Amino acid sequence: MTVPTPTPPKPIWFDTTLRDGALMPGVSFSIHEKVRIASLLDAIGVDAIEVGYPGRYPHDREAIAAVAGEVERAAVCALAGDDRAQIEAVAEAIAPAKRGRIHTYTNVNLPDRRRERATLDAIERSISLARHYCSDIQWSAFDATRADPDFLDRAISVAIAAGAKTVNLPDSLGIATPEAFRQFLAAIAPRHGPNPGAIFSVHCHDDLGHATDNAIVALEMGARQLECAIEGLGARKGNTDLRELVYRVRDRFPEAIDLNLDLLEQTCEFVRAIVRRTPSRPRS
Ligand SMILES: CC(C)C(=O)C(=O)O
Repeated sequence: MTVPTPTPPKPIWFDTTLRDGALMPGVSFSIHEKVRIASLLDAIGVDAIEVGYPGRYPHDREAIAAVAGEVERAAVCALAGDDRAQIEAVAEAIAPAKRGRIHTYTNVNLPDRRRERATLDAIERSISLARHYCSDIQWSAFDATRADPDFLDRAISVAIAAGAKTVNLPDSLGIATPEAFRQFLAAIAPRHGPNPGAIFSVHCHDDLGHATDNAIVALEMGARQLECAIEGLGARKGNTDLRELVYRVRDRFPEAIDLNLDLLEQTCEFVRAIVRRTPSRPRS
C-alpha cells in the first residue's frame, strides 16, 4: 500500500527570467520586452519577478524602474551584492513598485575559516541596510551546496535575525544531484525548527540537468519559494524551467497550482520568439 504524499502548501513562484535568464549567452531583452514579460508574469499569478542586477549592470536601472511602475500585484525584485552601493542601487530602482523586494546575496563557500566572522558581519550589515529601504528582503547564500554546513547554518541564523523574510539556498553551479540536494536540505531544516522565521527558497542551476528535479525535491522537503525562468533561461545551462516545473507540480499536486496556464503558454511563446531572434553575444 502506498501512503499518499500530503499536498505541500501552494508554492511561492519567483521568476528570474529578466535577471539570471538574461545572463544566458545570446539572450537580451529590450526595456519594452521586459515590461511586457513582467506584466504577463504578473497576470499569470507569479508572486515575485526579478528584473535585474543594477549594481553590476547599471543599464538595468531603467528597466527595473519601468517594470516597477507597471506591475500591479507581484513583488518586483532586483539583485544586489552585500555592499552599500549595490543595495542602494536596487532600493532606488524598485522605488516605484507597489510591492518591492531587495534581494541581496553573500558567498558562503569560503576558502578559509578566517573569513567567517567578516562574512557574518557583512550579512548582518547588508540586510539591516536593505531593511532601512524595504520590508521585503530576500537573502541568498551563494554557493550554499558547497558551503561548510555549520557555517551555512550560522549564516542563515544571522540573516533571519537581521530581518531576511526569505532565505534562498541556491545550487549556484548546478552540481547537486537530486539525492545530494535532498540530503543537503534535510541537514538544514531541522536546525531551524518548524517556524524558522523566514521562508526557505531554492534556486537550481541546470549544469547537470537536475534543476527541475531538484526544485521538486525542495518542495517535498518544505521549501516554499521556487525560483525559475521561462524556457529555463539562465547563466551557463540555465535555471529551473518555469513551465516544466509548474506542470510537474500540477501532476503531483493539482490543488497547489492556481496560475493562469493559458497565459503561461502564450508568455513562453513570446519569450521563445525573442530568444530565437537575439543575435549571439555574451553580456558585457
Ligand atoms: C544570487 C543567486 C541566487 C544566484 O544567482 C546563484 O546562486 O546562482
